[in-house]
Parts: sequence; C-alpha cells; structure tokens
Amino acid sequence: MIHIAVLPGDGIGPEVTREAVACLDLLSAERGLGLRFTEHDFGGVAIDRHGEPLPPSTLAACKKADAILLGAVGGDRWNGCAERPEAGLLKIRQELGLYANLRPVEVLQGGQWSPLRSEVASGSDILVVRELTGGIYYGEHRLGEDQASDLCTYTREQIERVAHVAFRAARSRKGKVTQVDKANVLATSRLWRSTVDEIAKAYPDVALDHLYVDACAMAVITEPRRFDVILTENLFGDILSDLLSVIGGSIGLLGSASLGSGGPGLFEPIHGSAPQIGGLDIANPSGAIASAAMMLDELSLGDAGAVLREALEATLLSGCRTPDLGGDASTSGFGAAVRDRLEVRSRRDSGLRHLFMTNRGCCG
Ligand SMILES: NC(=O)C1=CN([C@@H]2O[C@H](COP(=O)(O)OP(=O)(O)OC[C@H]3O[C@@H](n4cnc5c(N)ncnc54)[C@H](O)[C@@H]3O)[C@@H](O)[C@H]2O)C=CC1
Ligand SMILES: CC(C)CC(=O)C(=O)O
Ligand SMILES: [Mg+2]
Repeated sequence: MIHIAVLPGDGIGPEVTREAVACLDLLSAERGLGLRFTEHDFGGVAIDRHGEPLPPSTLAACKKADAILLGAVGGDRWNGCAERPEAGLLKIRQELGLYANLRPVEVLQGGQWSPLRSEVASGSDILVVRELTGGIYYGEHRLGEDQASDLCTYTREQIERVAHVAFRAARSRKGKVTQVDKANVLATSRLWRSTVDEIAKAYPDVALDHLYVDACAMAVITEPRRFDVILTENLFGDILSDLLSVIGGSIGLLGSASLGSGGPGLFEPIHGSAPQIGGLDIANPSGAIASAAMMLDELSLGDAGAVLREALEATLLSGCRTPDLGGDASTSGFGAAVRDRLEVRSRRDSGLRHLFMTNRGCCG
C-alpha cells in the first residue's frame, strides 16, 4: 500500500487536485499500484478550521505518507491573519527538508500555444532546479512603520546539496547547467558562484555557465532553447519559473516536485490558488496532473508516470483545452478526457496481453 497525503488547499487548489487524484485512482485500479489517499486541511482552509495554516495533524500525516500531493494555498481573505496560508507552505517545505524544487518546462509540439514565435519556442526543454528551504523567504522579516527588511542568508552546505541535484539531473539530460544569480551585487550570490564552481569539478562531463538573473530573464524568452538545467536560489527560481511558464502557453501546464533527502516528496503545480477563477470549473488541471506523474516517477512505479504524461499530452494535442489555452473545456471535463485516454490505453494493453496469451496458448 502506498499512502498519499492530499492537501487540496484554497481557490482552484481543490478543483485541480481532484482531477489529479481521479487520474491516479484510475491508474492505481488498472495497474494494481495500491495507492491510498487521505485528505488534510492546509492553507487558508486550515486557518478557518484550526486557526493555523499547517495544523499538527496535517504535518504528522504528511510525515507518515509516502508522498504528498498539494493544490495551492492563499487568498486575500487571509491577508490580515497572524500567519498567512503561504507561511504554512514555507513551513511544510522546511519541516520535511524539501530543499530541491524541480520545475520542468517543456513546449509541446510546435509551441502553438506560446505567445513567442514558434521558431523561438518549439523544442524548448528546460529544468529549473530551485533551492527551496533557504534564502530570503526564510530570513528574518522586520516590518516597521517607516522601514522594513528581509534577510537573505545562504550557507555553503545549502548550496552544495541542491547543486548536486542539478548536476545529476543535467547528466541525464543535455549535460548543461546554467547557474543564475546576482553576483555583481549580492554576497550570497558570490558564495553561490564559488560553491557551484567547486561542485562542478566532480562533474567534468557537465558544462557549467553563470548568468545574472536580469540577463537570464531576457534570455529565457529570446532564446529558451539555449538552456538545459537552470540552477538558482529560492526567490529567483520562483520568479523565473513563472516567467518560463509563458513559453509553453500557460502557467496552468507546469508541475513540480519538491524533494529532500529520503523523506516523502511533495508534488504541486507551480501556480497559486488563482482566487479570481476559484469555483468556476475553468482552471487548467494539467499542472496538477503533471505533478502527479512526477510523483509516480519518484515512487518508482514503472512506466505509470510516463503513461499519465502521455495521456495528458495527447488530450492537450487533441484540442481539449481549458480557457487559459484558448479552449472551452472545463476543469472537470478536461480531467475526464485524460481519464478516457487512460482507459483506452488500458483496454488496448489488456487486448494485447490477451492476444499474446492466446497466441502463446496456440503455439504451445
Ligand atoms: N504554491 C502555492 O500554493 C502558491 C500560492 N500562491 C498564492 O496564490 C494566490 C494567488 O496568487 P497569484 O499571484 O494570483 O498567482 P496565481 O498563480 O494563482 O495566478 C496567476 C495568474 O495565472 C492564472 N492561473 C494560475 N493557475 C491557473 C490554472 N491552473 N489555470 C488557469 N489559469 C491559472 C490566474 O488566473 C492568474 O491570472 C496568492 O495568495 C499567492 O500567495 C502563489 C504561488 C504559489
Ligand atoms: C507562495 C510562495 C510561498 C511560494 C511560491 O510562489 C511558489 O513556490 O511558487
Ligand atoms: Mg511562485
């Protein structure tokens, strides 16, 4: 039995997560994967019900789970709270030691939904490796009447461990890491550069270059195909990955995996809770489904992740698309279309199995 803790969260979180869980449930039944799901309050909804965004019962369930599937949290409704929903997100990442956030950006066939010219966008295939439990999000925040400050700190060890993740990932891809920082101004960025240069010596087969984050923001739009793995700190990775989502056509397409050393991974779309479209059944659940596929990969469940990704891509390419991609499919309709494809595939596979068994029977 594989236990999945599901944290739907706020806004569109529950809608997109529902579709991802339904896909996983179907795959699990068809392939005997033994996935079991339990839902837990997290984010704004947890503030309403428990007075805090990450209740101890939710954290305990996540620690015991084999993997965590998360929707999104946040909304203006909780702006005045002592602890906002987003604080729960930072806390769960830290509590579970999820220091590496992997955000793949791929442009499907020809890049027809991209606002960029297709000759610029098509063929782009980038993996953002974002440091997730350090930097300015976790430094001391001081808010005074006329002055405020946020402290950005990184240790060599924090940089080293996420750099290894990026270099290992590059080895199974095109063999290139671009480390992104602001080393012309920031001390933390200089530590990033020297540390990553040191780590690179252990990976002579991987090419390394460095780019300032402002120049990188331009280059990912003008020549996205030049990138393979982008390694960067927490804040820059957060911003650059939303920017990169534009290349594929919508932020609703991208999933992510947050991993640490050995405990359960956390899988979530890169987008937020999009409160203005929450409850309208128009959000794109692709990012949540792509995250579920990454979860299946991480749980080493054979080709289940690849099968789910194929069904997702085939559905998108068939013309079934939500309004963010110019279509008129609903969230639930899109999810059902992905599941239809999974069922067709399953019938085809079992037909092939049957044929194979029959033939074997015939031929002795
Ligand atoms: N991991 C998380 O839980 C995250 C939470 N947030 C929170 O979410 C709330 C809203 O933040 P925003 O800055 O508006 O970012 P957002 O990512 O929720 O939305 C940005 C834009 O993208 C659209 N969008 C996002 N996901 C979509 C989807 N699946 N399908 C179609 N359109 C989609 C939204 O309608 C909006 O126009 C805030 O409270 C923020 O703090 C933001 C980012 C990540
Ligand atoms: C809501 C923030 C805490 C994080 C964020 O925007 C993200 O992880 O993409
Ligand atoms: Mg973000």
